[in-house]
Amino acid sequence: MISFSSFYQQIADSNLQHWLEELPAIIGKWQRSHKHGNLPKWEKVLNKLNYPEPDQIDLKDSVTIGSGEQLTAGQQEKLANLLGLFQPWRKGPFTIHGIDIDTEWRSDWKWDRVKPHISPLKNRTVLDVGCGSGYHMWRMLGDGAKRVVGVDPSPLFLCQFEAVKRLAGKDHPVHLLPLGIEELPPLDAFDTVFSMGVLYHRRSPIDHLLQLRDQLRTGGELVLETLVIDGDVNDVLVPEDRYGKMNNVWFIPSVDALMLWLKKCEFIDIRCVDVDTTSLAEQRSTNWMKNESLVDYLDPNDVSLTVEGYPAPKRATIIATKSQPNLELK
Ligand SMILES: Nc1ncnc2c1ncn2[C@@H]1O[C@H](C[S@+](CC[C@H]([NH3+])C(=O)[O-])CC(=O)[O-])[C@@H](O)[C@H]1O
Repeated sequence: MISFSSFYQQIADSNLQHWLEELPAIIGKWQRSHKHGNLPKWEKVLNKLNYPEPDQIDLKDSVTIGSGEQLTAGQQEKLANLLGLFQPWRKGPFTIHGIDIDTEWRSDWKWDRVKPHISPLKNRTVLDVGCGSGYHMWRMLGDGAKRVVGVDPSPLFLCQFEAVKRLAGKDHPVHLLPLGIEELPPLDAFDTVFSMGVLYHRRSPIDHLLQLRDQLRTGGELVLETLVIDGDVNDVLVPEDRYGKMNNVWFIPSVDALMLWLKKCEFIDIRCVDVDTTSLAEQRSTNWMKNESLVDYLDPNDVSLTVEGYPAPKRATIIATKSQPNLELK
């Protein structure tokens, strides 16, 4: 069974220690629930990942674990087969002992767009909300973060993260908890909070922004990346049914509307640093994710539209600062 005790120990004498009042009970409940059909199977695969401590690790420019020299071709093939059992691999890419996990998303391209604009992560305590497989968390660690905590309710992404973590060897200060953001108490503790690709999945986007704010210390930085539409401060798309075949998309605001929402939530220094239309090269099917991908979500006759006729995915990155301690908003 995946254990979270090392995380509890590591935060016991940190500014996250107050989380321990409720976290073990919430995680315990998650562990006892029987909803995660494939989890026991994936945990068996995790237990087979006993490989040598990697001879080198790069987290600065990529997520590369091991030079590839430590395993024979046969061992590499066996490891690739084990890692293949965690498909679909959506967020990456990872190179592990010479095996290239070519994921659906070039998450490194998103990192390249976001990173130049954020406060340096050196020695910061970071929360990545909706972290997926944890790709960006490794890059945050590579940029010097003191500790990186991710939350994501998907058991598959937890297992992908755990697989990479086991293969990375020593107990790196990076942790994924199988929780939704709404299950976190107001911790008022993180120096930087990332919410990338999550806001449009939330039914109540303002509450999402308040939950993110509640996790930051005063003066801490929010990095918000989400789908946007063109338009003015009053424009918000609420898809009637699906958006790009996704059935869990609720609100896609314009950049100006999003910045107004942040202002209403008492963030300051709010700035949009990047707007980017997702390319077919950034999100596509691969050998590690064989299902449909972006090309199947767009109108074959006009790739500026989704199959439902909405504007094709365009994403903005907005940075903002928490101005004051957690307060009840009027
Ligand atoms: N309530 C919730 N709380 C936290 N996470 C959630 C919740 N609901 C869904 N998620 C998780 O949010 C992630 C959204 S993907 C972004 C991944 C990464 N951040 C990226 O920017 O590439 C979207 C995309 O494909 O861009 C998924 O991993 C969900 O399980």
